[in-house]
Amino acid sequence: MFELKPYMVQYVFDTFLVTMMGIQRSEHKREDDEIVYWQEKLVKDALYSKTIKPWWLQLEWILPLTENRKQLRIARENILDFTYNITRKAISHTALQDNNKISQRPKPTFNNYWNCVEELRNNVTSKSCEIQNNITEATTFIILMLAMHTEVQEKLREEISVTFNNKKVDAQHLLSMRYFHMVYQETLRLFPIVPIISRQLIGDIKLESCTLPDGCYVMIPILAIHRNPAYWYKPLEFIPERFSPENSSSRIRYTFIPFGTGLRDCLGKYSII
Ligand code: HEM
Repeated sequence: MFELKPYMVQYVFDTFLVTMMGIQRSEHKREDDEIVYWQEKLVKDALYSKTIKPWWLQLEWILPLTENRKQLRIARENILDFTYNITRKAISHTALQDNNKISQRPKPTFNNYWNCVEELRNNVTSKSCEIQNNITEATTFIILMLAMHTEVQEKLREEISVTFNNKKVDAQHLLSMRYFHMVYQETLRLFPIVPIISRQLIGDIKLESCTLPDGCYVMIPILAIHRNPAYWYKPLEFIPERFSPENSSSRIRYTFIPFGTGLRDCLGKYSII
């Protein structure tokens, strides 16, 4: 069996380095491979820690004694050091290109992150790993869908050649790719990368059959909503056309929520491509 994911992990990491940090992968090859390994470790732990681990491994005083926790600490330190180093490098690259005009420029966003790095230590490393993991999963599912639906692949290939026609890839052209957006949304409908989100109530909610009390947790089953036949025609089939503008206008609100919804929805939802 051919494993696609390891290739996608590397690809997304490369893209992350170039687009967020302005660093080419070749500059860091060996170090990069190690970081990808540590990132995977952190993501797996974040996903499985609260749900699958036996209760005694969830006790705060036992955790630091376990081998896994030691490994996670090393993972966090390594990822943070790596980010810190390439951030410094990215900033000095820009400064050099700017011929000492650095004081006239607005501060790079990463300067802020860099200054309060201690405070953000745990959050930043695990968040950045989760984000890269989400993009890797989404990209992997898109490639899988394209491999299984060659007619869709052909249409997308056509759109790519018409859009770019050997021109430079930029945000403006990417945003104009309507069919790609349909493929992308249909993939996230069938395979929402975050299949369940939750909210804690800050007041009672009266439903027809019962009242949900203040303080309780409500699970929102994104995967089940996305595949519910009450809202979706042939829900298990891959049909990108259901996301065309004309077919989207009649869609019921909140039946497609791959990025969550409300005040705490995904911050990156507009930045994915
Ligand atoms: C296909 C890729 C992605 C998917 C499917 C995804 C999905 C999600 C979901 C479902 C949530 C929870 C929302 C909720 O509870 O309502 C979330 C939160 C978040 N996402 Fe994403 N995400 C993706 C990529 C990204 C990217 C690229 C970024 C940053 C550039 C990002 C940053 C965040 C942040 C910061 C939060 C937490 C927001 C908060 O708690 O207020 N995500 N994401």
